[in-house]
Amino acid sequence: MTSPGTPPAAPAQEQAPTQGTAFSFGTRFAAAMDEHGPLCVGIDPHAALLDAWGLPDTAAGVREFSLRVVEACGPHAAALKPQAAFYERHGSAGIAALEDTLAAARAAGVLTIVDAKRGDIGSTMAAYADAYLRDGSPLAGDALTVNPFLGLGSLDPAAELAADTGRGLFLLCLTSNKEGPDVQHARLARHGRRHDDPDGAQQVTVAAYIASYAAALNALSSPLGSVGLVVGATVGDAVAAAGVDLVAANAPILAPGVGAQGAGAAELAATFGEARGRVCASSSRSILAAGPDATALRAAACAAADDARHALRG
Ligand SMILES: O=C(O)c1cc(=O)[nH]c(=O)n1[C@@H]1O[C@H](COP(=O)(O)O)[C@@H](O)[C@H]1O
Repeated sequence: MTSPGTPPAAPAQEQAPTQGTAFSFGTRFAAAMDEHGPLCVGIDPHAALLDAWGLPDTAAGVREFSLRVVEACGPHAAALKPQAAFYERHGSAGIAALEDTLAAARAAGVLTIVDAKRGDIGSTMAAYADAYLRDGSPLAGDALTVNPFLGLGSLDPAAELAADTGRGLFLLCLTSNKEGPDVQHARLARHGRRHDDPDGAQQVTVAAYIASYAAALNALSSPLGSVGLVVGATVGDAVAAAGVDLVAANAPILAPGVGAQGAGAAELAATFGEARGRVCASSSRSILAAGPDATALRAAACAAADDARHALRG
């Protein structure tokens, strides 16, 4: 199992983080995908799922649901991704349940991506980073999903703290929902800039601009940078249509939309081209629906990991 204490040998050119884990998130995530298959199991304790599992729609129910998923699926996935909204809806006790979920995953040596999709002006982003990316914070996982809508520079405090503590980010880039292209395929205005085109001459899409931020921060990392991208498995030909260079991004790619949103092995294989070795398929409801029986839940995670491995690495 890949935990902060047992990663593979780090490549020579990679800088060790100054505190916390000894290896970068990208290195640990790449090792976890190699070991368990490129699957992330989302922990989304929907009210309907709690009901199906015979659990109450309360913080206690959410906590019990989550701990069972950690135990059954943790050993069979590259990462677990608790979705913060399902905890937040139960107030402070729900947040405590998220903390307990992260602690259980940490104790089991399973990587976690906290799916909170945070984004704000830089000074506030620093506080979000402190909550989700600081050593010792009870809400810190191994990575955090972030929303770049306030501009890429606004994410710098999170990128800096993540790099310092061996954690990672996943930037929303081409999301799995049908409304995403309205914003993500838009071309930058004349004054828009991307990191490798400071004069803005190319007028790239918003998604390509986001990917170029990851590329700049991941440039020296091997085997994989720690600034990841979210690209839905449902996006069809959007990677090419939006001019997103996933290979140059050198980023771990989180691909939600597998299962309940309709994408499967064929979509995974078709969407990511030469970057598919860096992709981690992400499913929540389609795996969680196999519970509450632990054996069935485990079997669903293993089958999904096998499918993802064949689609992305076969
Ligand atoms: O960041 C995400 O994880 C995410 C990005 C995206 O583009 N689409 C997307 O569905 N997600 C999340 O992935 C999960 C999908 O759940 P299922 O549709 O049940 O597999 C939810 O928690 C979403 O919030």
